[in-house]
Amino acid sequence: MSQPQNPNADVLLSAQNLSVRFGGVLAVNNVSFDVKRGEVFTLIGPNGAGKTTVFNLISRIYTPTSGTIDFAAPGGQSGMLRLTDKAPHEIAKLGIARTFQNIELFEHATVLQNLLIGRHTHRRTGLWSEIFFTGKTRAAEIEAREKVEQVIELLDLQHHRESMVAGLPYGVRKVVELARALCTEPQLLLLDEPSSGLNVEETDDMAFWITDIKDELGITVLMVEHDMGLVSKVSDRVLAMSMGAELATGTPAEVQRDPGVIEAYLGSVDDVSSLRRENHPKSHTGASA
Ligand SMILES: Nc1ncnc2c1ncn2[C@@H]1O[C@H](COP(=O)(O)OP(=O)(O)OP(=O)(O)O)[C@@H](O)[C@H]1O
Repeated sequence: MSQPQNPNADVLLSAQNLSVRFGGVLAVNNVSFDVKRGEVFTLIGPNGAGKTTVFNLISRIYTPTSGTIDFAAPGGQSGMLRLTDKAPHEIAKLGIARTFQNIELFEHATVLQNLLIGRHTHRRTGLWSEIFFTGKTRAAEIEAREKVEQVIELLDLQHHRESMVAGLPYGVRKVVELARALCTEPQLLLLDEPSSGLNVEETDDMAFWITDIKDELGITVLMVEHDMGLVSKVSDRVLAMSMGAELATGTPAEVQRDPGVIEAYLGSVDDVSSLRRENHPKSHTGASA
């Protein structure tokens, strides 16, 4: 099969005409989007819209019924790799890391141990070199430690370095999961509902971390999120979905103003405008999805 071309060097991931059918349910219906390098791109939509399914297509947990996903080849090579031809275990090595809606960490290991395990996808040393702890292995170990310490500092986890994950508050575990994903030095970070289970203050912190990850580490973020406050704060572009299909793509403000988006969240546009008039007779502000 010929290698897909990348017509636009700004594009890191390109999904084209993706559809997935589970029996009678068309979970994703002909969805196309590009994620540009260095942006935070967010999928929003009501429950069952197909957001997590799109994530699972990129992680290769699911295979699309039709359509393709291409990813910019790592290491400055030209062209794109067809992600939909790759096996799930190859995804992390290509530079894609993810967090989950329900945190997935080793509960009975320390924060540091979890992060070092996260770093494992980067190990390039062979079995014999690891058994005999050769110079190459030692160098890899030092590099892993340095990277992990950098991430601990970035996400302010110093106080929790030696803590068992099981004993940590939920909000901290959520940051540890983020840290573990960063330790793989991804090009693309997939965040599945980063604010779920967090209180208002922790959600504000999460917005801060996501912005730092983008600005300081230059990592591209593709996120699924329900909290429109967080979405508006951190997203460069948003794709709104409903019933598997794309409703609108644009800046957070553009998408929240889109009549199709308002209708999908709240009912008909007329219902929404009369509701707004009743509740805020003097208000002229834009709709919020
Ligand atoms: N493995 C599966 N088998 C059968 N149906 C599935 C499967 N995964 C998802 N679906 C269905 O596909 C549709 C889209 O689900 P999906 O989880 O992607 O939505 P979502 O937008 O992520 O929703 P939520 O915000 O509630 O997480 C739903 O109707 C769901 O029931």
